[in-house]
Amino acid sequence: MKDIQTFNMIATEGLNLLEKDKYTLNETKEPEALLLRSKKIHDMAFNENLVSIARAGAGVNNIPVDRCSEEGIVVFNTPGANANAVKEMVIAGLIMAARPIYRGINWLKELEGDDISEQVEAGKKQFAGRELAGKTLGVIGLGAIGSLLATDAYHLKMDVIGYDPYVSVETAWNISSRVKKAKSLQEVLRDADYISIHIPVNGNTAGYVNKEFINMMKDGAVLLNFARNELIVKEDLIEALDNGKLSKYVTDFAEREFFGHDRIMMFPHLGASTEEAEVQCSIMAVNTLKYFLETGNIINSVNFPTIDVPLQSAKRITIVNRNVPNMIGQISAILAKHFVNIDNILNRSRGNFAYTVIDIPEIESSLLEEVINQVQEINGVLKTRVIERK
Ligand SMILES: NC(=O)c1ccc[n+]([C@@H]2O[C@H](COP(=O)([O-])OP(=O)(O)OC[C@H]3O[C@@H](n4cnc5c(N)ncnc54)[C@H](O)[C@@H]3O)[C@@H](O)[C@H]2O)c1
Ligand SMILES: O=C(O)[C@H](O)COP(=O)(O)O
Repeated sequence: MKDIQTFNMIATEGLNLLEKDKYTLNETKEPEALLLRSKKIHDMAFNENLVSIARAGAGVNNIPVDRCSEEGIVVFNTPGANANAVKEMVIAGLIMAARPIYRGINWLKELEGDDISEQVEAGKKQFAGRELAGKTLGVIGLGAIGSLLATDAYHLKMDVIGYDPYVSVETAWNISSRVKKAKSLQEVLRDADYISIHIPVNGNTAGYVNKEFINMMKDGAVLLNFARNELIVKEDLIEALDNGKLSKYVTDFAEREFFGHDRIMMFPHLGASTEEAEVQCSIMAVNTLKYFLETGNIINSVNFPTIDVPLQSAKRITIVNRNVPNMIGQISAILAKHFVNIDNILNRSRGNFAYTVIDIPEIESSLLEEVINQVQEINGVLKTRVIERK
């Protein structure tokens, strides 16, 4: 039995994929995997048994990914599974920034008397807006969300310019050829009436939207942030809204300092909160976890390389190790010393870390234990597992 500890609301459609004779949920203090959404776990100590963490969603800034790598824990996310939901919210944000619908609705609620239609017709002039068609949208980050947004905004008759120096070939193919590709940040900021940011927050991007960034934006532009609040230098943003450099800030991330600011529209982190996205994220996260726990194969990891090899031998040894010379030599020497035949061996690295999969025939359990103990003693080996073919 493998125990998985869950946090946040994970849709049952995914959880139901965990067979009751193989998995338990939240039953031990030493789970093999964590399954979560936005729960912050930076301060959590991880038990020795923990081999993986799956984020049912995109952003992994709530997980101490570097520490996980050091402890040999593979972290997964669910690329693209909630992208459409976020894209739809951004379009709502664009429309709400252009048309004062929300103010109009609130005004309407206050009206008294029976002559509502007369009052509406007399008062509606204060809520006239502008159209999105013909305006320029700049999209920063053309990944799962940004690429969908860029293409749909084009169909809203906006001129769209995108910026992503690291765009993957896969997403690049999905972006309409009508979306102009900017060569620099300055190029995307200079002419856009609306800027929407869709990049992950990490050591390189925290504080990405600062005074310098804002100064490159067109006067009176609108900034939309459905990515993360840590991307923004709040003081610089508030100053730009106060002095009219920016006309509005629309965000999915509430901040105490933003309350009461009439140029800021905040949503309570609802981007991924649709039935469809929650189900898709849950199913993808559970399937990814199961695949890893049952075969040792890694897909959709944010800290370890992809490895996807069919498990055809009786046993598989998986090794999380540092990416240093002679690791394979040392591991195979231990197997050779014990006359254990290797059916298949694969090692892939990603940055400072690597993952090794070794398929072997059936051997006595005492011999296997001896081999594993010796492999674990190699300097740089962080975690080992033995998986049996079912
Ligand atoms: N509001 C929500 O509920 C919600 C939901 C999903 C994702 N998000 C946030 O949105 C982010 C993006 O999600 P996604 O699914 O599109 O991720 P993604 O990984 O598919 O796309 C991110 C893109 O950003 C690009 N990028 C990275 N650094 C960049 C930089 N400095 N300049 C320009 N481009 C850069 C990458 O090349 C990639 O194409 C997530 O990391 C998460 O923080 C929020
Ligand atoms: O990064 C994400 O996927 C989003 O921020 C969604 O977060 P949630 O799963 O807590 O709604």
